[in-house]
Amino acid sequence: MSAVIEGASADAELRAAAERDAGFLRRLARQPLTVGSAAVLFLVVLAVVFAPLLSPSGPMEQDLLNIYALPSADHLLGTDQLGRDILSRMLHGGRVTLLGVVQATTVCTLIGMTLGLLAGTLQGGVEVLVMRVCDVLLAVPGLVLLLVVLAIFGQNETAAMITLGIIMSPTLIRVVYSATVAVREEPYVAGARVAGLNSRQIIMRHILPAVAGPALTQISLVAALACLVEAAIGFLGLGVVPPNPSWGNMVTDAQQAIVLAPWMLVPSGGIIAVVALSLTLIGNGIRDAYAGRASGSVSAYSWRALTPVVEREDRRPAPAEVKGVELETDRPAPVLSVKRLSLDLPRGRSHVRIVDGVSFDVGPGEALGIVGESGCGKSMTISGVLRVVPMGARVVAESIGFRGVELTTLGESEMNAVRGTGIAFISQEPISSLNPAFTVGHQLQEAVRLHRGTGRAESKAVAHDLMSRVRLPEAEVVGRKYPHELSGGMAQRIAIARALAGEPDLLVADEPTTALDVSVQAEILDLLRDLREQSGMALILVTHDWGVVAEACDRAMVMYAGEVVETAPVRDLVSNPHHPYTQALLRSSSVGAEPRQLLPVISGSVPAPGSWPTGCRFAARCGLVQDRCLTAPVPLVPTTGGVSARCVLVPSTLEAVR
Ligand SMILES: Nc1ncnc2c1ncn2[C@@H]1O[C@H](COP(=O)(O)OP(=O)(O)OP(=O)(O)O)[C@@H](O)[C@H]1O
Repeated sequence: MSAVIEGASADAELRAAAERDAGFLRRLARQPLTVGSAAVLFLVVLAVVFAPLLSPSGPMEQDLLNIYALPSADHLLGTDQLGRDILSRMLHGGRVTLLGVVQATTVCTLIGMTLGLLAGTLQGGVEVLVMRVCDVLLAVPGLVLLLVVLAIFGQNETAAMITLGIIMSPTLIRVVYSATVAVREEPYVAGARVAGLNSRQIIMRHILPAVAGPALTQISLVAALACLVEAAIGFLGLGVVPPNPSWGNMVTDAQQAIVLAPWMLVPSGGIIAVVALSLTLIGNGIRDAYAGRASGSVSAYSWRALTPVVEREDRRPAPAEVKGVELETDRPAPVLSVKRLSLDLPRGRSHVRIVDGVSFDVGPGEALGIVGESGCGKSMTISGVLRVVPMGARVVAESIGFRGVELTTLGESEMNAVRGTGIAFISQEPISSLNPAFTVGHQLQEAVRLHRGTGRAESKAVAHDLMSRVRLPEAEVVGRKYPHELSGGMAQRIAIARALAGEPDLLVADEPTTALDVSVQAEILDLLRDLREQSGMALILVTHDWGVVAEACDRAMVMYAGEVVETAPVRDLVSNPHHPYTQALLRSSSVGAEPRQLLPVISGSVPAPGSWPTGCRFAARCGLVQDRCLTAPVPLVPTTGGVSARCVLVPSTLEAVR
């Protein structure tokens, strides 16, 4: 029986692997530079392999009456100092150079892949031994070793290239080892082990596909380097003995005739450059395709390419909205005012909507809670505002106003200035947001220096002050600690202190207490409330937890399937929720529940982006659903006292849709 289960899962795994590979090859094929480089390399290899057929004359055939000739119909690339045809010598010489490249690359690949995988998977003594061997090999001066080998083996190119392969293997071992270590800790690898796969199967199905990308990239760079080193050996006169040609000794010939016939350097130097460059570009292409990028063009690496498409939407409101989607009226000018923010993520060749026309305001010193089940788009709403979104995302908004500045019109550098100083962010995982390589004091001081332009001593004083503001005693001692030495609560305090370094007007906290135990959670909420009262900073708190909303927020916005379904002052929302989803969420939360009371769950699940229904998105899970809920989108309509809801059962909505 287990065999059947394993067979089925192995089939699925093979299919998934095949799809993964197909995706990788498709992305590779969509990179013009990589395809072009591969084509050039293929043609060079083909020409070199068929050198005896393609050469116009023998590589050592001399014509002393026609020396140093420029390119002509008889000699397409001219002749050298003995009147030998340069093209013929290049084709034959390429056999030596490319054979050397293959030898060095093969040796390096065999050693690098085998030892890297063994060290990464077997761990223990093998891991230590392999890493120490790497250290030793890296310490050996490669050029000296090559010269010794050439001296011992009488200018034997094969021995030299095998040695080169060994010298270059530690880098590949380390690349493969690091990729293996990263993947061996993944839960799915543990799952495969539990499912009964042996080490060989785990390596073949899970680890090898994960390390293939970085390894192939490194291997192509090794090949490029091998080409250059082989040429250098030939140039130094330590490789193939003249008059036999190699690309390296052809460069020597050209260098000796540099005054009489400068042209000679072009074909011999050019072919080496073309082959090395092609191999490097192929390596870059593999790296890009492996990372999921389709284009190998330079823009794929630039910071601009990470900038999402941000569009300002000009639209006339739909008739139902004319009756009022404006959420609040009699409040002071908001710090942040978001109008009809939508966010689309790429899926295949198109985009899928994740956040759909979300509008909200946050006033000075106000705390807004964004609540909803997992996958409703809470975090993506924040990502859209901050413009820190996955690659290829598209943000569309009628307006995102922050302190009177329209963020949709800002360029990336201006937006950088807003992030951190105007709007600060803290995440659920404070430790992972801190760099493990630096002390927390250093990181805090760096943030102070960056945002306030202060000198070393002043930054330190400000950092200590910030630590005392977030109630971290003994700033000097804590500042010397590394992130992993802190408890979750301390790390979150450091993250908050770092966020405060830019003296922001708005702090956005995405599930800031989820990873903390209950007493620390209460302390952090207490701290956030105090900081808000002291500085007048506004707060947006993304959370699943009504307890957190009740404790720390003035108003709450409930999201469902990418849209806002209700927004209201927290007290009103908790005591008198209008939307059936808010009611169900509150019923299923422990806020206000009796001890030992069994909490009801909301049956069903949130519809996935891309399959939202036309009418009310909560209809399929709503106990009060009616026919009219299903036919058309339901607008978000204000009732009274700053409450807005998106449900046909709310009287004002009923009026609006009538
Ligand atoms: N990087 C991503 N690539 C593709 N889809 C994503 C990505 N991040 C989020 N999504 C999808 O976007 C939708 C909204 O996600 P989001 O993280 O905003 O939800 P959330 O309400 O904050 O949930 P949670 O509380 O679990 O974080 C989900 O369906 C999620 O699967």
